[in-house]
Amino acid sequence: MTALLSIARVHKRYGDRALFDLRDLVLDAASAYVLTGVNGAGKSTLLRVLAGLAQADVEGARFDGRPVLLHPYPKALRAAVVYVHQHPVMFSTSVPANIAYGLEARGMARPLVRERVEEAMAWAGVAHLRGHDPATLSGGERQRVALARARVLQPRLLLLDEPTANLDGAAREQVIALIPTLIEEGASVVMACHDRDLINLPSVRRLKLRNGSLEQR
Ligand SMILES: Nc1ncnc2c1ncn2[C@@H]1O[C@H](COP(=O)(O)OP(=O)(O)OP(=O)(O)O)[C@@H](O)[C@H]1O
Repeated sequence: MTALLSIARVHKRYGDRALFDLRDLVLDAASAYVLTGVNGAGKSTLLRVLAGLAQADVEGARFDGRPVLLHPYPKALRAAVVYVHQHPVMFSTSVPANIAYGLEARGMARPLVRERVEEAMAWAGVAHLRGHDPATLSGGERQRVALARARVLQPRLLLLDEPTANLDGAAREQVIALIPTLIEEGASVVMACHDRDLINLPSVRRLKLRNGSLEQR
């Protein structure tokens, strides 16, 4: 296995409270992980540190074999790492515009953006929502639009923060059904979650935050 992201040490504290101090965190290329741990263990914080959205003391980080800093967060990581929030925020434009946003920000040509967005909406099963006001989407619809918005960016590392939290029934199953295709497409995926069905997906490895340390299985 080739390491996509490796960190010799990542230490996070809030004020004088140490949240975690992790050694030898290695995320392999094209591999999927669930990140578990009790409420407050620091799962979201760790994902946010990896995404450059929160600061921590980081020693010896390498991405694709090259040394990197996580603060300031480098362009190469910004292009390669996508974080999906537990409660994704939607711009009040339209569903396709939300999915297109990151591609347009990267300067992709309009026809190609349109093509990618159509394909992503079909993948996520949200094409029928194209005319809906994003503010009116249900939790499950919103999560699927957020996954489509992340997937069009073709991330090397996708960080999903409790993608099925607060979902049940069909909405939860529809989100779970999308995850294996993301993994098969070759991205590395880390999902913070408590959801047994995600934890038990085939070929998903386990990372557990416990008492400020990481157990890898
Ligand atoms: N900005 C912040 N300032 C101070 N403390 C924070 C901040 N963000 C998170 N925390 C604290 O850090 C701890 C870890 O929070 P985090 O959200 O990372 O945990 P989690 O494992 O994702 O929990 P959950 O399973 O409930 O989502 C919690 O005690 C939380 O209150």
